[in-house]
Amino acid sequence: MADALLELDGVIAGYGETHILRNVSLKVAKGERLAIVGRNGVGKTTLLATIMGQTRQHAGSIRLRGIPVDGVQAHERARLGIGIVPQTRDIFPSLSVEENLIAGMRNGSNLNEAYDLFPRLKERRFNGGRQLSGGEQQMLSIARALLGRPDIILLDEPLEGLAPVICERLVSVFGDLADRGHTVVLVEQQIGLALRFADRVVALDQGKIVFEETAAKLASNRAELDRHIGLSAT
Ligand SMILES: Nc1ncnc2c1ncn2[C@@H]1O[C@H](COP(=O)(O)OP(=O)(O)OP(=O)(O)O)[C@@H](O)[C@H]1O
Repeated sequence: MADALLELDGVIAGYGETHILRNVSLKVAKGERLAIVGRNGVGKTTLLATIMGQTRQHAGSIRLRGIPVDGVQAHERARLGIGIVPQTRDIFPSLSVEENLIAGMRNGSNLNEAYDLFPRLKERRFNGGRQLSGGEQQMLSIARALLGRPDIILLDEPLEGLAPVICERLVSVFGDLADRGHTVVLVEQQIGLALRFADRVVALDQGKIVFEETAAKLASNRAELDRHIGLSAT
């Protein structure tokens, strides 16, 4: 891959002295749609958190546009162009939709970018964060991250617990984001949704990358992915 936007090389990382990621090497190209799959507890969240600078990195290197970011604090990585939508949905429940969005604005972004992407948020702009449905909260969390104008956006199981119709809508938004030049890394347990979105799928097991393949090849052979990670190919 000639023009990797993000590159991990031999990364060992975890919490305190504990090693969760074990020698992870991964390249993500500019504009790529990458899905990360794997069973519960294999280290998917830890991988995203490590890219964001939120874990302890014991070894290896992480480069953004070829420049090492090891040791760079999370808020500085955000400024450099890495955005994350954590599994916990990063919104302020006591603030309105619009106030949440304003808190995420940076680099000349404006509210209409969020409202164009999610018209539902415009309809609900004066509602408090805690009054939103799960799907609306997820839209708000994603929109907030996008208003930080990230080059690469890390999405941690954003579809978890959402109605199928909302999942489909969000998957289509993720595709639109990639079409507009964002690099999108999606952690997703539902293989069917991951394959619909991704160019490439990476499977983790026990903190290691155990499998890597293009989505086009996997679509005709999902059983192979299943064998590696033991997830049902739904
Ligand atoms: N803050 C933390 N401190 C210590 N250990 C942690 C912390 N967060 C996660 N772990 C441990 O790291 C391992 C990997 O967890 P992680 O959340 O990265 O997995 P995951 O693949 O994202 O799982 P899930 O699909 O359930 O979210 C687990 O053993 C977990 O207990």
